[in-house]
Amino acid sequence: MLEIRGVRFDPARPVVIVPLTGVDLRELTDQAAAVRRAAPDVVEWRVDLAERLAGDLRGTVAAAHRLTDALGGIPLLVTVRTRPEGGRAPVDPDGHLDTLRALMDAGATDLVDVEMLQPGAHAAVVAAHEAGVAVVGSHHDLRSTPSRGEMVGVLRRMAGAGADVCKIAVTPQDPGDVLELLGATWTASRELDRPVVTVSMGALGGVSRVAGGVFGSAATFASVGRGSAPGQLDVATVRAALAALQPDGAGRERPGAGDWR
Ligand SMILES: O=C1C[C@@](O)(C(=O)O)C[C@@H](O)[C@@H]1O
Repeated sequence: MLEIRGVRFDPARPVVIVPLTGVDLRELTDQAAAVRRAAPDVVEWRVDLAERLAGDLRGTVAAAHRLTDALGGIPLLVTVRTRPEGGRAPVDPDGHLDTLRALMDAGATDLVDVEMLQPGAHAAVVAAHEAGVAVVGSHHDLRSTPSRGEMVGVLRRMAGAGADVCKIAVTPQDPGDVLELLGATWTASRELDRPVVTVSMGALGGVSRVAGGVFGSAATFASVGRGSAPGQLDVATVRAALAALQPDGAGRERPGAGDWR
């Protein structure tokens, strides 16, 4: 079972991850104070949204240290989301990697998000593991939901490429697509020897953000203030739903949910 500073990626008790979406250090530190009060399990810094730090590697590393202090020990996940995957960063394999590498080398993060289908993914995974940082492999489909088999295949390839957590976020057109995503979650979480995180985005996909753990998703993203993706629910709503749906770690008895390391 993957454990980062005491936080276990266990679908029976999904990890609640809250993104920081500020555009500059001031907004980010204000948001970090509010997020800390909400006490999520992990905080994601969406570096691509910090437009006023763009291109400033030193400032970005300094900001990561400030945020780590402000969060008082809550593990940090750093994400530089590219435009084709729903973020603001241009696809620039070296630039993308430079930012991640600077943050990892400075010991400024516990986890990094690596878009596994982008150029430079392999180098990022190697660099992260050299730096002792866990990799959340990711893929986002902003328009549609691939078939269950295709999504399982994407998650399987992420695991094969060295991601420590395999994450997919897709966009449903109808409730059947949400079922497809939940089905892929159930299949992949039993097959793979590492945590799977899945999201069906938008209003239609909300059920996946609260019930994903039942089907094997080890984490869910929730907002404090401004969210980072369509359909994200606020942290209080997600916590209340998790308490109702998985009161005693429901899902713990799932076959194949054993240790992965
Ligand atoms: O990959 C994800 C999931 C997400 O897109 C969501 O839908 O909640 C939010 C992003 O910030 C994060 O990096």
